[in-house]
Amino acid sequence: MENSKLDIDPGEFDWAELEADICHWTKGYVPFSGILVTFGKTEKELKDQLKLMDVVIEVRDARIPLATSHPQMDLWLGNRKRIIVLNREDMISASDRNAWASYYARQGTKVIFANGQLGMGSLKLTRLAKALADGVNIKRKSKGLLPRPVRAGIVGYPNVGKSSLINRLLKRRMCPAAPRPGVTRELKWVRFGKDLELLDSPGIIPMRINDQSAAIKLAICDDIGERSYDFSEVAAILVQILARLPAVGNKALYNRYKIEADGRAGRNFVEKLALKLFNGDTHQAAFRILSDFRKGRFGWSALERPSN
Ligand SMILES: Nc1nc2c(ncn2[C@@H]2O[C@H](COP(=O)(O)OP(=O)(O)OP(=O)(O)O)[C@@H](O)[C@H]2O)c(=O)[nH]1
Repeated sequence: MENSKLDIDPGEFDWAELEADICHWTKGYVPFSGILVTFGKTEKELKDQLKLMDVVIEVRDARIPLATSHPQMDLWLGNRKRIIVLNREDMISASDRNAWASYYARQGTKVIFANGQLGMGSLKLTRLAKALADGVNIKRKSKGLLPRPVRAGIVGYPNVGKSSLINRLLKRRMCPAAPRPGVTRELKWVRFGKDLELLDSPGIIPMRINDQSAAIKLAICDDIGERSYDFSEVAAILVQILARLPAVGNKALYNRYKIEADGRAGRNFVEKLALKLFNGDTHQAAFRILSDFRKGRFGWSALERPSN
């Protein structure tokens, strides 16, 4: 199961309905206020960084491409060219990948799947950035302006793999890649190919303040700091999501923990696991479930699919 790329075809599974349920489960649930305020402060910083870029490489977590996107990003981008990178492609199934690839193809959006740890996708990304950069200089020429190195920059939510991708693109260790969110901070410009410059410090997209469903998914995927949320609450919702996912379901939960899940009582499930394995400590039980998901113990699966 651990290394499962065996796709159970989700068939007619209604992802929009699951999303509506996640919104319902998380309604009125405010476990993240501290971290939201902290991330909110970076909006001005992000806008200032975007002003420097011609080509914006927006990194998202392939398991949650919607929760790791910001509704105002289009507005902040203005006329800049954008490439979307769905990073952590190793953590989703082939059918998740196909679903997202065709969704973005239908929209005419340029998207690249990448693995920041192994460097997969970075060659393709470099080529695409160069192609878009050429476009920028063709436009400058038509306006009677001289060509100049085109500036590219990487932006994304905390911990989605921005630094890892920068390191891969520059083929050296330029800035720290760490498993903890919020590590990257300084600003540097680095030559990146003949006519390109890459901003070495990624822009951090501020979190969506009011979207609890997105916040829960970020916590599940370890994209926000562990100290900022209640493990038991987040793991309870994860259990409910996993029980519903076509590629996981009650059976995989039962096989792993020998506890029945009914798809609605996540909290109950966490408590049962706590009694069974951790002397009633729900925090430890919750941590076990979250880390099992993050390590692919239920098989690799996205938590979001496009609804059309
Ligand atoms: N499995 C997997 N892990 C990845 C991938 N890309 C990055 N990681 C890991 O994810 C963690 C975060 O990566 P970073 O590159 O530091 O992320 P970041 O977006 O720069 O993080 P901040 O500096 O906190 O904003 C590290 O432990 C990386 O090794 C990937 O494609 N697959």
